[in-house]
Amino acid sequence: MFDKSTWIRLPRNVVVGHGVLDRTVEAVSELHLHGRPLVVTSPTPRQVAAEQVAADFEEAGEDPAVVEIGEASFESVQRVIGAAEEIDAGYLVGVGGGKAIDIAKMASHDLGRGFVSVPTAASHDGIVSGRGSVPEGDTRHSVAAEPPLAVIADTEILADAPWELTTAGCADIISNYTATKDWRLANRLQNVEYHHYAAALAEMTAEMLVEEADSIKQGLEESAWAVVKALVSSGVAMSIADSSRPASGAEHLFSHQLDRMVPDAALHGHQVGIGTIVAEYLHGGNWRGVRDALATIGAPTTAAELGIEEETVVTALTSAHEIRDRYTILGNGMSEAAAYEAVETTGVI
Ligand SMILES: NC(=O)C1=CN([C@@H]2O[C@H](COP(=O)(O)OP(=O)(O)OC[C@H]3O[C@@H](n4cnc5c(N)ncnc54)[C@H](OP(=O)(O)O)[C@@H]3O)[C@@H](O)[C@H]2O)C=CC1
Ligand SMILES: O=C(CO)COP(=O)(O)O
Ligand SMILES: [Zn+2]
Repeated sequence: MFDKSTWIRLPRNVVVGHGVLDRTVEAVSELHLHGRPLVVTSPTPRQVAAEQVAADFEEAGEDPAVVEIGEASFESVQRVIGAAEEIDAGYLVGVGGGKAIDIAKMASHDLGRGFVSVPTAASHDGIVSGRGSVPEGDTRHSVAAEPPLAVIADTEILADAPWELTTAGCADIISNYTATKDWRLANRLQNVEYHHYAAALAEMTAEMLVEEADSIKQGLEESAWAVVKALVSSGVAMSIADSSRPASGAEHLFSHQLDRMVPDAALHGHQVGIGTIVAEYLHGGNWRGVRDALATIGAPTTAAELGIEEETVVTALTSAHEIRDRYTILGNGMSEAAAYEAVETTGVI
């Protein structure tokens, strides 16, 4: 008997363009959601967009509430769940960077309520994915979360955000090269389930972005448009796979380990970019091509540009395999000598 089944959860409305923040209420009303909206945000995105979104819901007679979170943690998820229960929220609207969106989608999943994603930065590919990423103690969890019913990405806001947020988003996409290589390796060595479509989409997204790298420039709204479309596509790959595997391999383990060792030292995407250079080198691939693409976009390619000590980078590389049960090119761990060899050869230090 044929007994395979798949259930892919994708957004219904993806609205991308200049000034579309104003159309958030309209995009949500199309979804036939009921009850009060709870807007989940963080300090800067609150000023940039969330207050406006809440005011628009108010004007439409939807009686919204706003909750502000500080960090990506399970405590923040619990606080948002509490706030939603208090007002008996009908659905959650995450407005912000990766942190606010992750917390909102995880809380939505727990509450069994709809989730709407309103990114204020083109900095990460969690805008669409049905995964949440949070640290807990010495480990980093990739947990099931509510994929968005709608995504409203206002390119005016994304283009106005600090440029390094966009270069971080580019690097998060470029990491799909090594994430998919790690996925295939894990499939061959460990029989980890592999989805050809999801991997092909993730890789094609990275390839298209690298081909366009020369035209991704600060101050151009078209660049924000190109990057956010790629981030959406990468998130769809994760949704198809029902796993972050298409977009997260050894380079992400390295970044998560840096988050533990030196919290908030650098942006997620920038750390991931450095991890991609090293992981591509370990795979025997075209690490110079990865490095050059990152440099063209203006993303860091060295530990110094990340603002992280060389020794910290090496320690993160030697211990990254411990952070999660995910087989990658790091195998059972790099020796310190091998880590130094890799970062020196690739010019990371
Ligand atoms: N679930 C998934 O599939 C994925 C999840 N992630 C997660 O996302 C997070 C990384 O996302 P990232 O966006 O880099 O992190 P943050 O959400 O921390 O945002 C980075 C910084 O940008 C600020 N910011 C956001 N929007 C604007 C704006 N328009 N103008 C000025 N500043 C702005 C934030 O302000 P403030 O400090 O006020 O919030 C914050 O200081 C990580 O936790 C990562 O694990 C990443 C990829 C995929
Ligand atoms: O950041 C991600 C993809 O870009 C996914 O996060 P995880 O590595 O926690 O699964
Ligand atoms: Zn990422």
